[in-house]
Amino acid sequence: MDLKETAAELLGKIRTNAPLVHNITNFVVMNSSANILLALGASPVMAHSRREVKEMAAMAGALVLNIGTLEEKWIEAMLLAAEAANERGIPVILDPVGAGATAYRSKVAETILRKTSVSVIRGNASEVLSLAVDDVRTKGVDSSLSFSDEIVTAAGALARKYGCIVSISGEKDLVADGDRVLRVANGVPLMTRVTGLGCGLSAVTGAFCSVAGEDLFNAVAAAYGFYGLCGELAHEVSDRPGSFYVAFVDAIHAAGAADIHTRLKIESG
Ligand SMILES: Nc1ncnc2c1ncn2[C@@H]1O[C@H](COP(=O)(O)OP(=O)(O)OP(=O)(O)O)[C@@H](O)[C@H]1O
Ligand SMILES: Cc1ncsc1CCO
Ligand SMILES: [Mg+2]
Repeated sequence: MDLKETAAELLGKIRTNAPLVHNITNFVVMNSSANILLALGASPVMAHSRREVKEMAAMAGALVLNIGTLEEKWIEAMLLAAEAANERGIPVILDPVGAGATAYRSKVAETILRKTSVSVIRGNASEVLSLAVDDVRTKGVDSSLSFSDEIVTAAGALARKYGCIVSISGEKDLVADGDRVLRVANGVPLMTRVTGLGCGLSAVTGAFCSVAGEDLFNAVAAAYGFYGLCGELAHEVSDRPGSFYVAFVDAIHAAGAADIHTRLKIESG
């Protein structure tokens, strides 16, 4: 099946099944990620108490871990939730927000990767490179790097190291599994002018993975492509960040198979 068909099929499954996506995420994006998941057709829940995360993760279709505003207790909660998800084969998405900016963030991201089985790392180029290579510094939570051969090599190495898919957002997104590489050319630069659209993509990646069965690699690429084309649709309505965000959520809700067939831009290599 080609990727457009796969993407349309996965989107249809999300809208039919409304999979539960359990997020342990940062304070900045809890509301926007929940709205993006609802607009998509998934069922979001944000839950981070150590007293309930195992139970919640166990009934979810996907678990999304985001280290954007870390707290000690949350790290324990993330490890507990991932353990419950791993026991049941539920995909775990890790957004290593700000990895490389502080030693604490880098260490926590690595601890999660070492102690649990993460299915997909979803970050920007600086974050992913900092996890793959020593001595890379990230500036805050935004990427200060663009794509280069170094990043493609680093993504593949990281994917092999943790046996996971590594995906990097940017002008052309990259999806790597240590063997294959896909590039997704959808999206508009204005997406970087609204806080948390990367985190929203991590949540949407969780939704696509929750209905994908075994083929997470193509599901991740489909999530990126769909998300980016919704950015393009929103940009046709607005070119200012505030109203763009509203148009983007509307596009996530309204876009369908026809938009995927005309707009999805995914290439291999
Ligand atoms: N220069 C660009 N051109 C087109 N699309 C882009 C560009 N940069 C990022 N995007 C798109 O914006 C979305 C968010 O990616 P971004 O790299 O900004 O995430 P992020 O840095 O993790 O964001 P945040 O941490 O603020 O949530 C992705 O869908 C990506 O494809
Ligand atoms: C701005 C910001 N700071 C910590 S998390 C976050 C949301 C985007 O990643
Ligand atoms: Mg981010």
